[in-house]
Amino acid sequence: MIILLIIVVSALVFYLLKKNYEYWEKRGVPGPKPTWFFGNLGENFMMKKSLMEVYANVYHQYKKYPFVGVFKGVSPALVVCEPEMIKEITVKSFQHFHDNDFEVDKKLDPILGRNPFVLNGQEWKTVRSQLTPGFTSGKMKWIYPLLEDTSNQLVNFISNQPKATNGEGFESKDLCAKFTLNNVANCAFGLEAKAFTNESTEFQLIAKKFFESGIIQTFFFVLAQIFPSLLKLIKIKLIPKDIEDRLANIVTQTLNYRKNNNVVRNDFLHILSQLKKTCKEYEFTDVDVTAHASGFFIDGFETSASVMSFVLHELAANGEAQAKLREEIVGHFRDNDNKLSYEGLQGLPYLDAVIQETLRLHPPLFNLGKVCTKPYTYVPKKGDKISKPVQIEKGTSVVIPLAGIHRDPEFFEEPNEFKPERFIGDNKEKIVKYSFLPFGEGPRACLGQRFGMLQVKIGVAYVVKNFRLSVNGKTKMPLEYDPFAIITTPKGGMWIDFEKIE
Ligand code: HEM
Repeated sequence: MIILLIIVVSALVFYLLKKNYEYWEKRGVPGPKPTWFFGNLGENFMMKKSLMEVYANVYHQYKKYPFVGVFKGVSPALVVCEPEMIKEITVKSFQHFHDNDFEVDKKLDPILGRNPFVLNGQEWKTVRSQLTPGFTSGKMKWIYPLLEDTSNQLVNFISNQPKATNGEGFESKDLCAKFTLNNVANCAFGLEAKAFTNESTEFQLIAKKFFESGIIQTFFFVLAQIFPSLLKLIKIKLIPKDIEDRLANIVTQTLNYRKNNNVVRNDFLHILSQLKKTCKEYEFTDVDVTAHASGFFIDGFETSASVMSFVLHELAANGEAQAKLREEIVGHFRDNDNKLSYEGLQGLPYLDAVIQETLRLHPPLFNLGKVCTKPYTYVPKKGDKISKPVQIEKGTSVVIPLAGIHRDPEFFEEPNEFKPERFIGDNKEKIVKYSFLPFGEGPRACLGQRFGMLQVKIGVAYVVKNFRLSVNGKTKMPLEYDPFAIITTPKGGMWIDFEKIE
């Protein structure tokens, strides 16, 4: 009897899976053959390939099509290939693809659950417009002296680190994370993280714990990619309670201090505390203040550290580009009373190009995940590789494989080479729209782009002015990416030797 039951259940599962995996074929959408249960993500689940590589491979194989059908485990998903289709999804038909494909339970994760990145619908719109004033160019100008101060600390730190200068090498991401930790603590909370000292501050502890809990987060992130429905059932808390309590304490203590001492600081925390009085749409509570101040920390710290660490690595590996950049920066300091102002920093084209080229090669978010929020019909164009209209159903995941598109030789000649000149003058104008989007595009593009670029630019400028960089032998070249990392991470790190320029 039991054997019969097993046979019947297996046959049913077999039948349902087979039907499920015919989903895209029936709709006339091409795509790679899925494997059972894992769909097209088996290699990632087995830790053989990163999600970056998996989707980049799909992209390169099917890039002649506007999009291609894949399966995240058993769930159908679309991988978008054509820049025109990326525009359609992120801008023109934004109302049909409004939300990011990342669900967080707000009750379980009150801090992460309030982050604009995970908010949906009207709630996202309201919060996005509340936070936008914190990122205007006026605000960036106000923040700039704080970043100058941290940049000087960075130079002093490297100069006094025997490891950095004696040939042992200093790991680039570790170094840059100290820099960005100080910046976000100062700009969002008005506090010192003291990341360049041996003092153990609350921020250092939070950053450390955040990375430790990252292992668990990563596991559930991978699980969420392959079995999204399963994760909705299990409900996992992504930020540990201890970290949330510490962040809430910092915010409460800082706000109390400011109130009791009549301190008004024109920073992100001030904007948030004002929202408590002015928000009309809903009750803006202390939890909201903590969540958004912490959001600045969560979103701004690791992404920027990642970009800056890859920039330093690419410069260390490409001596000519490094020398050219140094010439630009040193020349600017020389011509401007040994100063680099906010406006001056915006006027350094080669610095900008070096960072853009690094973002092309190593975007921290290597795939963008969107979800269809309103049914959408794709109507083929003349000469289209898709032959009939395709109905994209509400709830379908949509993946934009940034890393794949950024290394397409059709858009970027010799795509694996580091060539900042692509982002200068006429060359920059020739870049096909929507083939380069490290910060996303459209209404949901990165809110912190200005701040992220600003801190990376100033940090790199100060380092390159003061040190000659070379790749330390501990770096595994060519770089390989960690298959399980949520944001682009090289295996074994990027080790750099610094030689002080007197
Ligand atoms: C230089 C480093 C950074 C890179 C490369 C980066 C990249 C991105 C990308 C690709 C997205 C998704 C866009 C999309 O879905 O279309 C995003 C969203 C976001 N980023 Fe960044 N980011 C960086 C730094 C920052 C910083 C410094 C902050 C804040 C302090 C920040 C805050 C956000 C927020 C709030 C969102 C969600 C926007 C929304 O859904 O409305 N990011 N970022």
